[in-house]
Amino acid sequence: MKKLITNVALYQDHSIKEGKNIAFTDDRITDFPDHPDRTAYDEIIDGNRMLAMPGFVNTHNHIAMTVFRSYADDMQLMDWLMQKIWPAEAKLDSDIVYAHTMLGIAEMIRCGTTSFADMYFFMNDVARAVETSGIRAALCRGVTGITPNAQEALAESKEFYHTWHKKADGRITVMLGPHAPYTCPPDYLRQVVDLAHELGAEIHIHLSETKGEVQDIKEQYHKSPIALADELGILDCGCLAAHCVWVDEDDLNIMARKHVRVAHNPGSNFKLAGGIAPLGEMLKKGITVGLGTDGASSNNNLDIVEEMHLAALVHKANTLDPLVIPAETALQLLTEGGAKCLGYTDVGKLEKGYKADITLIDREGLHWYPKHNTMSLFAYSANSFDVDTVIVDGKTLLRHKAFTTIDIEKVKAEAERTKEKLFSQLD
Ligand SMILES: N[C@@H](CCSC[C@H]1O[C@@H](n2cnc3c(=O)[nH]cnc32)[C@H](O)[C@@H]1O)C(=O)O
Ligand SMILES: [Zn+2]
Repeated sequence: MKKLITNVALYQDHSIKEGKNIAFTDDRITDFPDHPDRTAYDEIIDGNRMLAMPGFVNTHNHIAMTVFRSYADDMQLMDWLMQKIWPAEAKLDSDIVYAHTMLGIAEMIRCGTTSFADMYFFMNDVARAVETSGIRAALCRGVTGITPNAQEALAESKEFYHTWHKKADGRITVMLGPHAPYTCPPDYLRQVVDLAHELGAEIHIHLSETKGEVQDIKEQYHKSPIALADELGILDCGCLAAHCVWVDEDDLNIMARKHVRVAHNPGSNFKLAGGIAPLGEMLKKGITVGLGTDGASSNNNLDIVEEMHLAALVHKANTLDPLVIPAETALQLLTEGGAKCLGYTDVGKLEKGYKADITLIDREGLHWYPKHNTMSLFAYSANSFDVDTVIVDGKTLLRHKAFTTIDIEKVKAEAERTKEKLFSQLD
């Protein structure tokens, strides 16, 4: 299928160009023709009044945690996990996870997201939801070394890799997901590293999320979580590290040297009172960073445009430097930075040969006037409700805010049904 988006404002090469056309054949961008022959295309998508951005990337999620949205708020991370979330997660099943993954995927698509990284369990159900919805994802089975299912979870990870890596037309990639150094003792992390080498898989892990975690790990192992992960070989596998809030100069140097990619989750870090990650310092050192929502239970939505907005503002207040994250950097984090975090080499930019993962944003809202500077308008004034059209792998998943692959009323009903099933066991 040959498709053409016409007369659109195009974000490319660090600037926004008005009146452009984007041509793509099947899943890839082919051209930006100035005078396209409209008869040569199977479908024309009118881009008038729209901004075309590379699809947004959500680099850290536990997607089925939508089921716990507003269930356990206003708690410290460790209390939240140990008292509320982990006991409730013990009652999850494949039906609940599938339904709430679909809910999360729908919410993400509605917010302009074209790919996401997920760490959870019942991953075959997550992968099925990715496959049917048409979104792109880097998935991992989250594993912990302190639970009775530790070895079984590793075996499942391996099987999951063999079943789903590069499947769903290549939209699914599989990573390994050791949860964190405080739930995965060194011997267990070594096993994960061995498996990563055996499979050629990359690693997604939580590192240095809270001050308490860093203190505990330093007391136990006499080094920071980053230094510990480095010593155990985690950072040599290609590593996506969520949070990295409490990292010092030495940690940052290790992260830069080992090409650690950081999932920055400002909403989750604020809500769980984790702190503010040194994003400006990371970027100065050349560390790759993308944005993430984390699970809907610690955010409490999956709106990646809101995360961009938070990231663009908070570091200015925190460093008293209005230049620390300029508008263009915010856009980069949302798109190219995120795509690199997920290990993609042909996603994250609107360029010839890149995947046709495209988000069109309506620029007609009142908050888009007057039109001084489109990049600033997007970074500081826009919200996810402006997202009009979402294209992944060349296929339209959302058009004029309506889903094409998802029956949204059914998704809501299924979410409600399975939530009742879960919580009737917990109450
Ligand atoms: N060991 C579990 C699976 C772990 S999946 C990943 C885990 O990360 C948890 N999680 C969600 N958000 C955060 C966070 O911000 N920090 C640490 N853990 C989180 C989530 O609740 C889930 O338990 C099992 O096999 O049963
Ligand atoms: Zn997380």
